[in-house]
Amino acid sequence: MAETAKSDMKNVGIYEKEELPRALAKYVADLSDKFTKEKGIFTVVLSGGSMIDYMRKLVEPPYVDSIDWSKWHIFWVDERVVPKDHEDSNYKLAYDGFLSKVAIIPDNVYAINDTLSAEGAADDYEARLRDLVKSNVIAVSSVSGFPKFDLMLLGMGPDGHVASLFPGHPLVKENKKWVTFIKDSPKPPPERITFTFPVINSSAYIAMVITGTAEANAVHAALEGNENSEKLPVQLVSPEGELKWFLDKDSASKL
Ligand SMILES: O=C(O)[C@H](O)[C@@H](O)[C@H](O)[C@H](O)COP(=O)(O)O
Repeated sequence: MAETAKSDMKNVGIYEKEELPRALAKYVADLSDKFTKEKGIFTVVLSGGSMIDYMRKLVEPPYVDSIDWSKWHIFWVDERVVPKDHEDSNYKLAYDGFLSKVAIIPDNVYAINDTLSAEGAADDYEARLRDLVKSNVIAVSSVSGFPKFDLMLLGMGPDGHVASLFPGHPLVKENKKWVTFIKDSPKPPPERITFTFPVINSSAYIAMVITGTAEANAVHAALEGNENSEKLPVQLVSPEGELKWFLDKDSASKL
């Protein structure tokens, strides 16, 4: 455990409240440049929760003008099964706080089909990902065979959940599907679709953005281990590529 903890700590940034959005914006903008130059496409996966607010510096100068937004393709690691104009919609959250303020091409924004059931929406989202793999918009991991997104922006709840993968829930172990659904989410609303761990862990880059005292125990478990109990979902985040932590002083207070 000690070794894991040490190697993880190299990629842990602990920031003052105002510094975190600045550091995150620079990180995302640098990756946008890299992937735009390398392959002319940048696939970005968003979360719900407070993540969108932490992306606020990206919609301001210099980034709003320097990023080539036309190369961005936007996905959601999880989405609540509600209409797109509902207060609980992660799409609405991202649209209001981010997507409506930058020049991302509307066709490159992959929201869920909000006319379907949870199961139908998960199947439909997976089918669309498969089409985008065929058309070479989304890469595939040569290691896992699962889709390989360029950047995933993940949040974490106080219980250590990421995406809609909650502690002790069987979905944590799903290893075949790309996208699945949950009807009994402990965090409301109960019906959601979510990427599975094999997809999350095939990512080229993951930014884990975590703030607040309520998250401090789970952050401690993730970075310094809790060998006596079952692993929390956040402890299962282990991408092929790079994992970078963006913490505030509160969430890092038990490290
Ligand atoms: O739809 C959601 O609820 C999420 O995508 C979820 O995984 C979120 O990222 C965490 O619960 C952290 O939420 P906060 O950033 O608000 O703590």
